[in-house]
Amino acid sequence: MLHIGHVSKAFARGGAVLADVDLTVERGESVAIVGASGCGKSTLLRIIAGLEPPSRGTVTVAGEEIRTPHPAVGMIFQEPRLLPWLTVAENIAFGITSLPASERTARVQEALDLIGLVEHASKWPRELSGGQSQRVAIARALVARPSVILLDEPFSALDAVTRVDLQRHMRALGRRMHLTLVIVTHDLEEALILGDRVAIMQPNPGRIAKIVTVPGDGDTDLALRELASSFAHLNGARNAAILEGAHIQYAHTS
Ligand SMILES: Nc1ncnc2c1ncn2[C@@H]1O[C@H](COP(=O)(O)OP(=O)(O)OP(=O)(O)O)[C@@H](O)[C@H]1O
Repeated sequence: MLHIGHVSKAFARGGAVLADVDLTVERGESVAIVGASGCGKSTLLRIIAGLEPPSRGTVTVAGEEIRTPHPAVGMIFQEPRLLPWLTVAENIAFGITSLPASERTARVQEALDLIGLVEHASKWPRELSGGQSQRVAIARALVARPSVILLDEPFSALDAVTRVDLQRHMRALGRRMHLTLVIVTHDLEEALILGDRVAIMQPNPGRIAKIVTVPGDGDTDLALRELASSFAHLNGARNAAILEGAHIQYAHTS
């Protein structure tokens, strides 16, 4: 479904950020991307979204090259980015205004239903909790019926309970709708919950150093320890705090 073909990126100021990133993600598959701060994760996501051109290489979705933002590719950011002067339903409908009104209404209703927000449809963004706002952002991405959804640290601003709830909800939605997901996260446990595979990046310049397949079932604590160990090996001791954070969070939620 998604092919990142030998993508490199250099900015005029700052030099090479990504070097020869090559990754194929199947339809319905979910890949989490982790790596030290500054290794180019968000830049890679922006290139996949068509928001930034690669210096070399191509990104294709279902065989079609992505050069600019495309309806087949949805994006969810760390902050919900809702328009405060529109209601929940209007925010969700914002990206599909070109559709006939009846189709728009049906799609918004479907998205509200999928994400559990039906009773909040006429509320204003200021009346929502952080978790509800992020649900609206997810609904807004779903309403365009994309085949690929890119998530850039989507749940990192939420409290632990809401975060786990939304991680599980997103995972279930991805499976049910055969969505292809790419999730950038700093949280190794989140990578294991949401990813079928985890791509570990290394910096200077950013590249995929290792891809770990997440065991379907089995010892999640062991999987987390193995992922943390690979991460530490590839990204050095200065990221120990991130690993420790993931362990603490894991102990807290399991
Ligand atoms: N428009 C730009 N112009 C120049 N340099 C940029 C630009 N955008 C990003 N960079 C640089 O590219 C590098 C990678 O940034 P990016 O935000 O992709 O990393 P990241 O892995 O997502 O980091 P973090 O985990 O801290 O969010 C950084 O050194 C950053 O300064």
